[in-house]
Amino acid sequence: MAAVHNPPSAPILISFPDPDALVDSLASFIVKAQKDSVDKKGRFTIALSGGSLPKMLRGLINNPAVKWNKWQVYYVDERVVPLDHPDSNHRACTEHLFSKVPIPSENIHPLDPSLLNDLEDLSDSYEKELIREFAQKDSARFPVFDLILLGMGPDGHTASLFPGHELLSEEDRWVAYVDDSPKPPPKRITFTYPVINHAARVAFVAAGKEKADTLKSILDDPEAGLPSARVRPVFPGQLYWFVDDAAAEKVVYPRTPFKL
Ligand SMILES: O=C1O[C@H](COP(=O)(O)O)[C@@H](O)[C@H](O)[C@H]1O
Repeated sequence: MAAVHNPPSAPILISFPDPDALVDSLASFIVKAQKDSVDKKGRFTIALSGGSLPKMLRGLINNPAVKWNKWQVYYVDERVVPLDHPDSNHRACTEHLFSKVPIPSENIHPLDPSLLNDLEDLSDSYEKELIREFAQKDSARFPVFDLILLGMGPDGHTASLFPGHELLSEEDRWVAYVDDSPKPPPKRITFTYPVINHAARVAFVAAGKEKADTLKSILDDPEAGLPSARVRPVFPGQLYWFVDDAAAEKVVYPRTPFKL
């Protein structure tokens, strides 16, 4: 009998009146994902984006429900710059979150700063970090993050997967590099779709009216194929959109009330 493949679940769109309301619910959502994972396997694997996301994680600061010593934090994408450079996603996450919470530094996995001059070695070494966390890489196996948090650029990019780029069709590598990012800086490493789409939960976070047209395209016209619309976690993974009403103002796709 032929194997039955369940189709991806429909994305869940949750819209909040303003970014502060979004921040609190996002923190509750992350804590719930953490609890489910820690109860099951004693560990919580999460991947973070840069851009506007790190600031939106402020609801985790001084939150007694967060078990920081259980977190293993990776970066969905990283700009190829020193770790203390203003463009670094690791620096942004450190400034907005990690410097304010008791997370052990060994639980955070930035890129290897000694490899900044060799993009291929850099992305291979980050892929090896994932292999260490999630076991051997083989053609049948992909890492399953407990939670991946994504942003969406006004051009529809997510991670460092940009419209029209050849990496949109990458099916094998877990981590890849770009040296021609249309958004500076040009050199970056990024998770590929096989990693993003095998997570247990993926949540986009997007706020502001400058994202309204793009969000409409992604949710109401996914066939247009913007990079963020290609995020469709395989069953039983679930995709969430945490947005504010300004970003969602043009979207017809149905909203779901927030509940844990
Ligand atoms: O360059 C990047 O952009 C995206 C989106 O950023 P945002 O500021 O529009 O939220 C971000 O998710 C990614 O990590 C980053 O490298």
